[in-house]
Amino acid sequence: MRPDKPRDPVAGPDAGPEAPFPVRLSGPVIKGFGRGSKELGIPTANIPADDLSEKYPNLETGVYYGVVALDPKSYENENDSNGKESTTLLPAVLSIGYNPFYKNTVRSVEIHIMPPLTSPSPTAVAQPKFNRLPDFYGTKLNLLMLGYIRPEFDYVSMDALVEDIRVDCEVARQSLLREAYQRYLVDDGKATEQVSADRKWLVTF
Ligand SMILES: Cc1cc2nc3c(=O)[nH]c(=O)nc-3n(C[C@H](O)[C@H](O)[C@H](O)COP(=O)(O)O)c2cc1C
Ligand SMILES: Nc1ncnc2c1ncn2[C@@H]1O[C@H](COP(=O)(O)OP(=O)(O)O)[C@@H](O)[C@H]1O
Ligand SMILES: [Mg+2]
Repeated sequence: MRPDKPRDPVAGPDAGPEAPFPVRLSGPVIKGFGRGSKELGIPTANIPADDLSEKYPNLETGVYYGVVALDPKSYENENDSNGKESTTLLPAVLSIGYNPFYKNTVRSVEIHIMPPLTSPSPTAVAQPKFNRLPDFYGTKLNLLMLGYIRPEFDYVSMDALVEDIRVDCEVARQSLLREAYQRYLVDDGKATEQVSADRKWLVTF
C-alpha cells in the first residue's frame, strides 16, 4: 500500500538526469488489458517489455518520467497539416511493472502522454481530465526515460490509484520544467553533445 506521507513535487536531481538515465526504450504501440481508458480514464500506450531484461537487467519496476516521440509516418499531429512529416516531442509519465492493483503476471510498459509543457496542466486540479489523443495503435514510439518517481503500489480503491497517477503527472511536469530536463523537449541552443544525440535518437524511426 502507498505510505501515508506527502509527496515530493519533483523527482531526480535539478542538475539533470543521473545514471542510469537517460534510458532509451522503443517499440510499436500494442494492445494492453483495455483498462487504462475504460476503467481509470487514463489512456496508456503500451509497448512490448520483452527486451527490457536483456537491455536493462537492473531497471527497477516503478513509475518514471521522460519524453516521447511518435513515428510521423503513421501518426499525424497538428504540425502535419501541410502534409509535411514532422515529429513532436511530448512529456510523458509511465509505469513499468506488474500493476499490483490488478495483479498482472507479466511485466508491462505503459506510457501516458501528457500535453505540451506550454499548455495548462489538466491534472493540476482535484477533478482532473487526463490527456486524450486520437488512437495510435501500431505506431512506433521512442521513449527517453529521464527519471524515477516512485515504486508501484497496491491501493485501497481505484480512486486512490487514479489520484496517485494524477500526482505523478504533476511531478513529471514539474520535474521536466527544470532547465536541465526541458532541453530534451525544446532546443534552447545550450544542449550538450549528449543531449543533442539523445534528441536525435528520439526523432529517428
Ligand atoms: C503514471 C502511472 C503510474 C501507475 N502506477 C501504478 C501503481 O502504482 N500500481 C498499479 O497497480 N498500477 C499503476 N499504473 C498502471 C495502471 O494500473 C494501468 O495503466 C492500467 O491498469 C491500464 O492498463 P492497460 O494499459 O493494460 O489497460 C500506473 C500507470 C501510470 C501511467
Ligand atoms: N495521452 C495518451 N497517452 C497514451 N495513449 C493514448 C493517449 N491518448 C490516446 N491514447 C491511445 O489510447 C491507447 C491506450 O488506451 P488504454 O485504455 O490504455 O488501452 P490498452 O489497454 O490497449 O493499452 C493507446 O494505445 C493510444 O492509442
Ligand atoms: Mg494501456
